[in-house]
Amino acid sequence: MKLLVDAGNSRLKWRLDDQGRVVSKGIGALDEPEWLAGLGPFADKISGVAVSTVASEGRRLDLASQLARLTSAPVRFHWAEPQRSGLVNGYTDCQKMGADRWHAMYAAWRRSDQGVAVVDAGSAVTVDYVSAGGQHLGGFILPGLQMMVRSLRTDAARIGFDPSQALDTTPGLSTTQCVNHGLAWLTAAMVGRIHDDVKRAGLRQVLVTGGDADRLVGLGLNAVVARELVLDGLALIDEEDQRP
Ligand SMILES: Nc1ncnc2c1ncn2[C@@H]1O[C@H](COP(=O)(O)OP(=O)(O)O)[C@@H](O)[C@H]1O
Ligand SMILES: CC(C)(COP(=O)(O)O)[C@@H](O)C(=O)NCCC(=O)O
Ligand SMILES: [K+]
Repeated sequence: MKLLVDAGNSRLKWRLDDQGRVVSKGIGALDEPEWLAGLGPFADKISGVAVSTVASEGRRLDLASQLARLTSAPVRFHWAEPQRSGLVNGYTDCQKMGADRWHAMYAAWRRSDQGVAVVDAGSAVTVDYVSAGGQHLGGFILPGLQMMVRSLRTDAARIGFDPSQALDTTPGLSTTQCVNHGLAWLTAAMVGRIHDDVKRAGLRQVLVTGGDADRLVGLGLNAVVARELVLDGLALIDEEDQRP
């Protein structure tokens, strides 16, 4: 049984796979070891752990020690790579790319032989374009929803508002409306830009993942929601690397 871990800046997603079958899964927080409780019953069946993380080095080491308390199985951290099975990273310095982006892109590339856009709406939003030939054409990094809400709350003295998940993009008539509608309006504009890029580059599909995936779809993103895209790519890569 293999434990797959996607440790992002906000949340940790885990999944237990056994020969291609999902045995169990969960979401937790890296700083709160409670997430490990759900794994207790399976601990002695874990034969290996594969991790994709964008957390700081300090938090990565904390994660490594949490995992060492759970299991003595080997823990493998996977990072962005220059290329794999026909997918070519467009970064000149691949080590600088977030592991989650590479793993999501790899899963997308393996499930489609056509050009694809990968959107990860997490703490930050990332957008990456991959051509039909597997060339990573580049991407974008933007602040995510909670990050934008936080910055408005902390960096402006007189913006008092109640954040809501409203998808209303009409002009607001109160501070709360102006903020919430503004964030929806901004996201809808981003969705329009993604559609333009996808058309221009001749990509055939958009895959969206991350905690705010449904919000993007709600704001018009024409995409297939793939909730575990990072874990899917991580699983494929770890499997390939373990093959003799
Ligand atoms: N239950 C939840 N807890 C925290 N964030 C959530 C939750 N549901 C949706 N979200 C949204 O998901 C985003 C974080 O997405 P996630 O994919 O978990 O991020 P990361 O991979 O960076 O940890 C937040 O910006 C938030 O708006
Ligand atoms: C852009 C990210 C912060 C997104 O992470 P997330 O929101 O999923 O936690 C992460 O992929 C990252 O730290 N990237 C490093 C910089 C780069 O990809 O170029
Ligand atoms: K992200």
